[in-house]
Amino acid sequence: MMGGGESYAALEESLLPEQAAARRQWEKTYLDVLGVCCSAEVALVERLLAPLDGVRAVSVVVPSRTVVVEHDPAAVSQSRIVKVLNGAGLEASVRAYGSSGVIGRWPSPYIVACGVLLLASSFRWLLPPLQWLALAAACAGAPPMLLRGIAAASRLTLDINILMLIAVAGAVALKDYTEAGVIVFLFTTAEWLETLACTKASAGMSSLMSMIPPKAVLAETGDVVNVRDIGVGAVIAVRAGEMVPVDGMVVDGQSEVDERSLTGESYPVPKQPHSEVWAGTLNLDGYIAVRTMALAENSTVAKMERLVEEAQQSKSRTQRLIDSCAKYYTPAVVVLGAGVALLPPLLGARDAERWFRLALVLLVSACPCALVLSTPVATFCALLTAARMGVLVKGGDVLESLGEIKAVAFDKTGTITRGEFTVDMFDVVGHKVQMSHLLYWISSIESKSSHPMAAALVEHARSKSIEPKPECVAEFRVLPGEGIYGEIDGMRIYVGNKRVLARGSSCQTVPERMNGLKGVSMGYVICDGDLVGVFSLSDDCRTGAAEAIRELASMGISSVLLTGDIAEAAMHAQEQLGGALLEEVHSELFPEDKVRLVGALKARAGPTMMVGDGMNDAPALATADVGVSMGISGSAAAMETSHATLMSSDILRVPEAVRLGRRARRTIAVNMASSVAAKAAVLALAVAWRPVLWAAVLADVGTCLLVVLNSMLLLGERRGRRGKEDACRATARSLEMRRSQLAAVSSDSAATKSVGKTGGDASKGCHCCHKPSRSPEHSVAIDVRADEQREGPTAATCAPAKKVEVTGSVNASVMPASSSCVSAGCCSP
Ligand SMILES: Nc1ncnc2c1ncn2[C@@H]1O[C@H](COP(=O)(O)OP(=O)(O)OP(=O)(O)O)[C@@H](O)[C@H]1O
Ligand SMILES: [Mg+2]
Ligand SMILES: [Zn+2]
Repeated sequence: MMGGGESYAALEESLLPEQAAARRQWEKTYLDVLGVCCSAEVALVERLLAPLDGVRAVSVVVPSRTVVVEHDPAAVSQSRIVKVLNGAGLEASVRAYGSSGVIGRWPSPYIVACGVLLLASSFRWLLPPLQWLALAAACAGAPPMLLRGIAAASRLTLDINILMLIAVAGAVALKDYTEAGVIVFLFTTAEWLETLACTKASAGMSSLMSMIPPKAVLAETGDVVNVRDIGVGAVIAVRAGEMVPVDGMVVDGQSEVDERSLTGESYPVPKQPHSEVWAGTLNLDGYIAVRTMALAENSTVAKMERLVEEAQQSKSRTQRLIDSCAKYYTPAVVVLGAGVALLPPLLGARDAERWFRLALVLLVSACPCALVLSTPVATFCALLTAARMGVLVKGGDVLESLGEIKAVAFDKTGTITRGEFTVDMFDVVGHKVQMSHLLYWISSIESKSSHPMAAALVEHARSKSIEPKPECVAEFRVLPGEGIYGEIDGMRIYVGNKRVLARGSSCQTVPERMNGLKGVSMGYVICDGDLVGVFSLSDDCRTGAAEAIRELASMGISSVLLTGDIAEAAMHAQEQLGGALLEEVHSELFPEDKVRLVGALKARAGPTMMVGDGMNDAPALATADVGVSMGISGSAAAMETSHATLMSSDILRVPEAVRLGRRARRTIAVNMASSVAAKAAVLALAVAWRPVLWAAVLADVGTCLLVVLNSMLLLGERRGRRGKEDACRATARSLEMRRSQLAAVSSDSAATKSVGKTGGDASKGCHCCHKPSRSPEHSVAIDVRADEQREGPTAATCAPAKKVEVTGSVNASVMPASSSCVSAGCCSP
């Protein structure tokens, strides 16, 4: 194993200019270091490696016993690093590319020898000299402890190995050889078991990372090249059964791709020309040619890896507290131990041996191992579980906050709704421009916008055989909460909601035919001060949105809706949600209004989560205690500022993530309580009855093991009362899949763009029950407030404040039956 294979994470080279100038080739090497157990060893590893020339950064991931070293292989090789670590008895080895991490499945020869000798010594009642075998057992098992202990001591760190060695020496001094042997055996065996337990966790970690193939095939020449050498815009070939090596867009071919590595959902996603594909996803069938859109190191999966890695290293509040205590705690107890051993005999106490034993018990119990492990292992396992279900949580702090959430603010477009708009109406106003011109202008300008509406408008123009020309747009600006502005062919054009009407045009009368439209988002096009076009767009709620809100409510978490869209569109979404209770609905918000409302929610309800996808959500995401962005489909700004990211579009992950956060908090609390309780019990026993050294060791290593195992429960399947619902959700999800497949096919053939509406028919396949999703006595108070505080020109365009009461039964009748069942998830499988 040692030196075998290459380090796999050399993906990421230095990007900092000063280092680039130094002309060093930084590489990351992942090492399995079995000897890492406590935070004491973290300091040891850092002190060992940091002084080496050519080592830039060292990070230690305790739970998976991984050390990540960023180094210059020319100055310091992998084998040198391994040698340095092994010199201190840390049992290090380089992890090979794609290996599952820790491999120490069998107990080391030291443990075996120790155990066998100890067993043999237990026959000393037959043959008294056999008792010396117990001493031999202690000696046989001790070398790894000794090496580590010496390495720690020589660097003036006090670690568990030293404490244990003191205990062993003490037992030998008391001529209690069996006790010495038992201590060594218990300690080494527990360490081995812990390592075994950690194997599962680290296997999960490496399956998350290093999914990207190191080589790719150029489509034109068939050359095999290193993914690191592929530039943006190259076309690469991906055959069936291969991983996509770089993020890109399909230019040729058709296939289905499994995106589980990114989204946590394993079902095939159809891809055809113009679809985006992501590195690390699996091409299931069919050949596709992909034009790369990012360098390998900037691909989404590489960013994800970096985040997961950083998340493991970032410490949570609880952990920082424990670490800062542990620093004083251990030395303090050593002083105390010395005091207990020496003072009473000096003061004339008779039972010196008892006091000495008591001091040893105190020393062993002083090891904060279990307490120190209680948070990071649980955090690590929870982060891993989150990542597996498609939620990228940026650190243990966020995880802890997730468990505290009391209120959730949802953005509408792209979060509660799909963000896949259908153009219901598109009309020219007046005689200033022709339809084809208008479409050309709008699609060209909109192709520069990342707003979900933009995609629909561009698609609409394409369906009328008009190709957008973004290169002809001279100036482009996003008007937050309003729309966009662009200059094309010398024309100054605004596209957006009625606020741009106030801004860009002198005439503010809306054409007659616009007034009849309900529940849709209205758009206006202003060209050089004149209203030249109107359009309306509609969007449907995501599958699972209603269930997510209902589930949050069942957990005592209230949900509110914040949208930049108009009140009618917000109402439409509320109606589609059926029985799911939204406590408040705020519409026509500017980005800063969202920030204000999230702040108000925090003050009123407590810890608040904000879920959003758009650029306009970014400030609010940052303000919330936990900002959750809608992963790949959302904007980059939202992803950057958020604390967590949903890699799939499955909104049900929100309550799941909160549940996971709560479980993690509970696990940490149990871990901490049990580790403190075990020590307290042993000490109480020692003081009240008799200081039993091996019991103290057992309590120490036992709780360590218990803490690890308890934390690993977080890796398991989500528990709860959801078996049946899960099956139903799977049906709903596959229906949604079918539906988006249909949408993709029909938009491809440039057929009518009303798929969003008729596509709902696909959900007729759901054999739903007809039970009402909510009892009628509940009622929803919707506070439709067009922002009261606003002043200035836009105020005139805002709708007056009104309060609407919508009862559950009314909602049920408004809902089209099929979609209500799918979104409510009430059907039986
Ligand atoms: N690119 C665009 N093209 C046309 N209209 C736009 C565009 N961007 C924004 N708008 C208009 O401005 C309004 C507000 O946009 P904003 O991004 O603040 O909110 P939103 O994304 O629609 O809603 P939500 O806040 O629920 O996500 C939109 O509802 C839309 O009418
Ligand atoms: Mg949005
Ligand atoms: Zn310990």
